[in-house]
Amino acid sequence: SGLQRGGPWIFLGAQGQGLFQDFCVPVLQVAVVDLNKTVGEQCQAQLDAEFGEGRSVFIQCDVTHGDALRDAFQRTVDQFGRLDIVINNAGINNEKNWEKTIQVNLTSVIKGTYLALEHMSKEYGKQGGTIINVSSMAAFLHSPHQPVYTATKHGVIGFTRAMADAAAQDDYGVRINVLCPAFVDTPLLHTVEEEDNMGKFVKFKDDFKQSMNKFGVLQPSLIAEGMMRLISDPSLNGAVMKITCAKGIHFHTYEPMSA
Ligand SMILES: NC(=O)c1ccc[n+]([C@@H]2O[C@H](COP(=O)([O-])OP(=O)(O)OC[C@H]3O[C@@H](n4cnc5c(N)ncnc54)[C@H](O)[C@@H]3O)[C@@H](O)[C@H]2O)c1
Ligand SMILES: CCCCC[C@H](O)/C=C/C=C\C=C\C=C\[C@@H](O)[C@@H](O)CCCC(=O)O
Repeated sequence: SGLQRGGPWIFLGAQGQGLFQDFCVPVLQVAVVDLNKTVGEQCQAQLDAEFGEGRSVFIQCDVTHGDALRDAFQRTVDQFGRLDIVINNAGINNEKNWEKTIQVNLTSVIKGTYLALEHMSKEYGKQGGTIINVSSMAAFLHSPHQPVYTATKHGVIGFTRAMADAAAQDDYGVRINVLCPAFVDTPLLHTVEEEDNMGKFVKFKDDFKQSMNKFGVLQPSLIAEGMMRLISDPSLNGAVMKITCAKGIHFHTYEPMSA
C-alpha cells in the first residue's frame, strides 16, 4: 500500500469518529473531504498541529454531488501529485429521508470507489493503492430501528467484495476492503433519539439503547487501529473486518459455496 510511502490519502466524511489523532503515520498527506465546514476545519487544525502545516487540505464537498466529488479527487491529486489511500467513510442515519441515506451511504461509496480507481488503478496507468469502505455491524445484526441504514451497509459489503475480486482478477494493483464497526462513540449515535432522523422508527429508540448497553460502545481509537491494519497488510483484499467490544478487531468468514 501507500503507507510505506506515506502517500496522499483522501478521507471522505471527515469527523470520521475523531480518527485523525489516532493515526500515527510518520509522513502524512491527507485531504479531508466533508460537507460540514466546522468539522473539516477542526480536522485540518488537528492535522496541522500533529504533523505540521501543508500536509493536509480540507475540501468542503457533499459526496452525493457527483461533480463536486470528482473535483475533490482532482484537487487532492493536483495538490499532492498522486493518491495512494482512499477511505469512503461518510455516512448518515436517516430513516425519514431514506433516499438520502442510500445516496450517502451506498451510492457515494460506489462513486468514491470508482473515482479512487481512476486515480490509483493500473487499468488507468496509475501506481496502485488501497481503498477502505466503511460499513457497519448493522449489516450482520438486524434491528427494527434502521431498515434502510442496514440495507445500505449490506450493500457496501456486497459491492466491496465483488470489486475486490475484479481488482484481483484484472490486476488493478488496488486492494479494496470493508470495515464494520459496532457502536462507536460519535455524534451519529445520538441521531437515534431524533424523530427528524428516525421517522416512525423513533419508537424503537429504547431498544436501540438496550443494544448499546448489551454490546458496549467502542472508542474511535480502535477503529483507527483497524483502518491502519487494512491499509498496511498487503495480504488483505476483499476482507470484511468487524470491530466489536466483545471480540475486538476480527474478520468475518464466509462458507465456500457448494455446487
Ligand atoms: N458511530 C457508530 O456507531 C458507527 C457504527 C458503525 C459504522 N459507522 C459508520 O462510520 C462512518 C462514520 O460515522 P461516524 O460515526 O463517524 O459519524 P459522524 O456523524 O460522527 O461523522 C460522519 C461525517 O460524515 C459527514 N457527512 C455526512 N454526510 C455527508 C455528505 N453528504 N457529504 C460529505 N460528508 C458528509 C458528516 O458531516 C460527518 O462529519 C459512517 O459510515 C457510519 O455509518 C458508525
Ligand atoms: C445511529 C446509527 C449508529 C450506527 C449504529 C451501528 O452502525 C450499528 C451497530 C449495530 C450492531 C452492533 C453489534 C455488535 C455486536 C458485537 O458486540 C458482537 O456481540 C457480535 C458478534 C458477532 C461477530 O463478531 O462475529
